[in-house]
Amino acid sequence: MTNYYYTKNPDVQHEEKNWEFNLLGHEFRFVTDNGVFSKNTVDYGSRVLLDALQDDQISGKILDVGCGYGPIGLALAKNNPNAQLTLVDVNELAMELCAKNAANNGIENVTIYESSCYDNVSETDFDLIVTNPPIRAGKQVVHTILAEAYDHLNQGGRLVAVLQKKQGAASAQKKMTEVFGNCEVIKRDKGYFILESIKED
Ligand SMILES: C[S@@+](CC[C@H](N)C(=O)[O-])C[C@H]1O[C@@H](n2cnc3c(N)ncnc32)[C@H](O)[C@@H]1O
Repeated sequence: MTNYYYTKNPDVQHEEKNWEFNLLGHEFRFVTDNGVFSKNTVDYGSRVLLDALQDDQISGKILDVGCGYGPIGLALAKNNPNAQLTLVDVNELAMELCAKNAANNGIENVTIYESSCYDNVSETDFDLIVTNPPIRAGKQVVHTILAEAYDHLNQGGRLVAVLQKKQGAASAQKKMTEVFGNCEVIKRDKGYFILESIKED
């Protein structure tokens, strides 16, 4: 098994890669490495999630859980300069790359730190939580990320998650409905489902 992207300290031969990618109309330079998810290009699911949020102007607090090298959270930070982003991941190599990517792209409205699920996240007043969850870490981790989002959102805040139909979208939708009492599919593209739940007042 060569893909350790969901572990705390991936034991890999380092091979940094630098590449450019346009997200939400902004040109990014990313550095990635072996041992992080989707190191060669931005994951299609992450792009579909960002497309679903492209027209929203968000000025509050946003959390990206399982941020990897940062494409979702950093694109939202760039596109919503008045928002305050928090990016967390269990993979320390991903955290280092994410911090470099924030600096290299001149993004300052972000806080980046290590956390497994919400273990180190004490704030409970996010307006938006986004996640492309770690399917390979197992259903329990994925469902913890989805379910515990509720406790970290403001009233009226929302959770937006991307899942593939063939990798648990239906069970994720069921879990989100159980916890939030609602869950809508707000976008579908090539088997990727964007699920949204709102913490209702
Ligand atoms: C599908 S990848 C998405 C990465 C990134 N958001 C992107 O769009 O490329 C899922 C991420 O979740 C992270 N992860 C795995 N287990 C985790 C956990 N228990 N808590 C937080 N993040 C975790 C992985 O390290 C990986 O970076």
